Amino acid sequence: MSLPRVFVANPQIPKIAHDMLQNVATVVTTAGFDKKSILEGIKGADALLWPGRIKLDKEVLDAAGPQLKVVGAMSAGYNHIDLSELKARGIKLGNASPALGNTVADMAILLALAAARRFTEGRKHMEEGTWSKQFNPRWMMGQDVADSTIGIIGLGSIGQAIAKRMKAFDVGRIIYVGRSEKKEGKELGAEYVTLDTLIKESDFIFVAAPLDDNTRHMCNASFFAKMKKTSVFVNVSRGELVDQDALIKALKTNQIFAAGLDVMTPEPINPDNELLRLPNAVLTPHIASSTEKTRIAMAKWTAENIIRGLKGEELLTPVQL
Ligand SMILES: O=C(O)[C@H](O)CO
Repeated sequence: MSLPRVFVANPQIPKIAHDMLQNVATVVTTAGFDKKSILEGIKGADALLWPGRIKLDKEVLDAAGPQLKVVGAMSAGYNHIDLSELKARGIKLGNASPALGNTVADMAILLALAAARRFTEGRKHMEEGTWSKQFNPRWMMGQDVADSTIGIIGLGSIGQAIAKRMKAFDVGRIIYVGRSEKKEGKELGAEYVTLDTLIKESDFIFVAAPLDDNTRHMCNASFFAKMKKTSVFVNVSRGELVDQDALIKALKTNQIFAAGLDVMTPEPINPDNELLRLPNAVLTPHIASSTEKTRIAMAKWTAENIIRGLKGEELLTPVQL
């Protein structure tokens, strides 16, 4: 019997995934990042190793063929994948969020602290020579984390890792929203609240929920209007959860204190985008999971999902379709 075929949709996936998959399958890696290479290479695949950000839609699934059984998304998010098409075709999907939770949470904390302590603005003062010689105790005052209320939108692997880290900062309270109350929330001492309560009572809001039709633009003008003027907004999920024009307005008018964003719209952001000029925004180019260790862990996790899927076993982290 011939081995199943696994198609890897990015030539830069860590070798470990290749090594693991080669024990059970013939592994074919795309010749290039472009759609043409993918559509050509994917034919006859039983499984796909699918990294973030490349669209997996009907056209791609049709090119693969009806034998396709499982998709291993090498990412936490899966908004680039057409879930209803997978469901209709009986294809399983697994993601890799536990493999990157800690690393993304580290970035979320970095963004929260940097935004709270005015990193962008401070750097600008140094570059422009506007750092005054005279000591003014009120200059560049930021926001404290100790005793603050931390609001987390989405208490999955990333949200939980954020809560764990925040506890070490002696915060006052951790509250969260999500599809339902979670036992992990109780274990972390976090309180399940309504979205309205979270928006109004949090000093720091972390967005760590998946992007779907329910969460798209959930952080909009009315969301920012309800936040405290002293609050910091952090997004490490997807830019589309935020109405970015409304966020820019809230930052410009000091309706909220600051924002720390690893994700935005579009990506890559246009260098002329106003977001890049705001003194109270700290931005990173969607690199929250980008460390060597984590990329390797993500590749291993994804390969394991695929191996299980090919054997007809339950995936490590199945995505409900
Ligand atoms: O979905 C993912 O893997 C995230 O974008 C990592 O930051």
